Amino acid sequence: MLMRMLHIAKAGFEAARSLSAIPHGHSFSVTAKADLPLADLRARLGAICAGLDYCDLNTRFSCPDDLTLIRHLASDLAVPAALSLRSAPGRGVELDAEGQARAWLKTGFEAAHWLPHVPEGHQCGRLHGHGFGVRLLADAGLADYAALEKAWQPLHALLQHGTLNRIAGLENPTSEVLACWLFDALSARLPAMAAVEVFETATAGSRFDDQGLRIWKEQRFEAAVPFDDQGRYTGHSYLVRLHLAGDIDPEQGWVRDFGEVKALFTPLYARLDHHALDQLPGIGATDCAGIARYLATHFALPQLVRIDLLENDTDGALLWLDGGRACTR
Ligand SMILES: Nc1nc2c(c(=O)[nH]1)N=C([C@H](O)[C@H](O)COP(=O)(O)OP(=O)(O)OP(=O)(O)O)CN2
Repeated sequence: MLMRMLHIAKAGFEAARSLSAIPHGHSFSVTAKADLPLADLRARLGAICAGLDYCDLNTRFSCPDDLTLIRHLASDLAVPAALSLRSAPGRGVELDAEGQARAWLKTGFEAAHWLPHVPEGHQCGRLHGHGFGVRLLADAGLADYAALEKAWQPLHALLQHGTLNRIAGLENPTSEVLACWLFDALSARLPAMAAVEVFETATAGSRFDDQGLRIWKEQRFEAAVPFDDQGRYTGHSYLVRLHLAGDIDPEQGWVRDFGEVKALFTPLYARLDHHALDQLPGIGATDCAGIARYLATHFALPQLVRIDLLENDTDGALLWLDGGRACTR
């Protein structure tokens, strides 16, 4: 099986800047995905962010906007990487390894729905609701946060506190249908739209972009791993995120049921949760990359394209199973 592994790590810095008249401060946070060992990536990213910590960004850059900052961070990292910079709650920019930048806005709405085509007895066939999270991404050269916000407002007004099934085009409001529908509706207002992500629950969602549809389902497990060569152990609350890509099944309106993905993963989950991972038969390394590889060799689904294995909320390994397609997103 072709695989491509990247590590992901996060760091931050506190800094002041003035983009208009009023100087103000930010808690910036930066995520990097790169083909570096996790400890190296953490150390490099931490050092680069430390260089900007408690600094007046206007003394360092003539225009310290988010795009300038993320390009500076990418150049200082000095290895091909995909970066995401969050400059304020709910907004930031991403830069992929090819240098393409996207502005993003994280927003959401609260609404009711049911899924009319699920099998008899399925929990999602009942009227229920969610606080849906939505992340909108647009070409940063053509659109900024204000343009994203302006395009989003009429849709928010339509969706907020509504029953999605009553809206034309959302008669079967799965995450996947919603992501595609939002992408179409937003693109009509903002041609620079690049992607829409829908966070239906805290553990599941979908993304639509120029590569098509991808869904994810997450689970956490608690496990011990060797810490040093003295025989000591440590432990982590791991997060495993399974990504599936494919077309919408015309009958159900989804790529694959989140619940089914979780159920299929359950036997492997049972081997991980509340265990010492070095005792798993056949496991090699017990760092995040080693655990991700173990999962890939013990869990097969035709639509599975990526496995994220994080040892905390931010740091870990991302394993692509299709030889690197979509390797930076
Ligand atoms: N591919 C899809 N599968 C499912 C969708 C969907 O939109 N696309 N929607 C649902 C339900 O609406 C449900 O509310 C969310 O599903 P699920 O992740 O199974 O929800 P749980 O809260 O039970 O998940 P936990 O694992 O307990 O977090 C179903 N499937």
